[in-house]
Amino acid sequence: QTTRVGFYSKTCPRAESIVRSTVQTHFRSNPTVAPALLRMHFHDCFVQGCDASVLIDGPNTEKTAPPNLGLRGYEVIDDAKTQLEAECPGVVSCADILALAARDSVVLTNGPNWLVPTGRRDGRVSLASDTSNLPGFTDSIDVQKQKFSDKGLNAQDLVTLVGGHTIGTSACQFFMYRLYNFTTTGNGADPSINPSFLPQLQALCPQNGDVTRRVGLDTGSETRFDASFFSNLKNGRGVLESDQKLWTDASTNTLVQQFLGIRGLLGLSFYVEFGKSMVKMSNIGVKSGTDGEIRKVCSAIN
Ligand code: HEM
Ligand SMILES: [Ca+2]
Ligand SMILES: [Ca+2]
Repeated sequence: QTTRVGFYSKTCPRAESIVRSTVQTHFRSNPTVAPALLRMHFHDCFVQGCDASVLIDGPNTEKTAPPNLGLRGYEVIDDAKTQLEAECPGVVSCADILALAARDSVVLTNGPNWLVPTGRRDGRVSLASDTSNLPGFTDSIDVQKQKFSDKGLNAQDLVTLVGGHTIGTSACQFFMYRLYNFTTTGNGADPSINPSFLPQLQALCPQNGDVTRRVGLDTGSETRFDASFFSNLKNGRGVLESDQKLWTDASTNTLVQQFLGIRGLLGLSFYVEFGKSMVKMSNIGVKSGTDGEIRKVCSAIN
């Protein structure tokens, strides 16, 4: 591991506070930037490592690929970068800005705080074709676990990090198939959906309705970072198929239970574990030393 806490303490002492206040300002006018930035950091780290490759503009870059079309919040990173270039030109990487902004977003939604090791450098490669590393919402738990273990993350990290869905929303298009045409028998819906939750979701995403409408991933608590997401999974109230499978699959069910407040001997605190797993995720494939560069503008390589 080449990153360390306080990497900018001498070269740009106000770096972290500039990022924090920028995220705060945007959050005050639009609280949905918090989940957007958390997700963007995840999508960055899983492709070419945490190197801000997801921010690069141009034809066939990562941001043009289907899994990244819904990413938002680029303007927050650009805003922070502009201020940082004025204060300490050529010092703070876009990859670090994104890692810090993800942490700050969690804090703003009442989640845990943790120290973010910094010192990442920005990548020079961004290819749409590389985004197949990202997990998909229909992936089985085996596939999800494999995609995480390819990045050095275990099953506990998977359950913990997907708990990031405690904040934010999904467009109807990513789960509507579960509501109407999932099976040919019964009511046609995914049998893992709680029967009392089904009409609720159907009302939010009517058949032939607007598939871009957004629905909270953690029903009743989508603006608050808490363990409610896991209780919803227990109650058959997961929105994404991949999320609900964390409960229905025996290999991850125990891990979900450990976050439910049923604090047995092996009970775990979602808050504490989330910070730990985020540090692991944000160290994936980090470039340091003479690898990569410090971008001048986050949307373009130098
Ligand atoms: C198996 C792994 C995962 C899958 C299949 C998955 C899938 C998705 C999908 C389909 C959406 C909705 C996107 C949209 O409507 O545009 C979403 C949203 C989101 N994801 Fe994930 N995700 C996964 C893991 C993660 C992880 C590890 C994090 C962060 C630590 C994360 C954070 C988020 C957040 C915060 C949102 C809400 C975004 C917003 O409100 O704009 N996800 N995810
Ligand atoms: Ca990347
Ligand atoms: Ca929540």
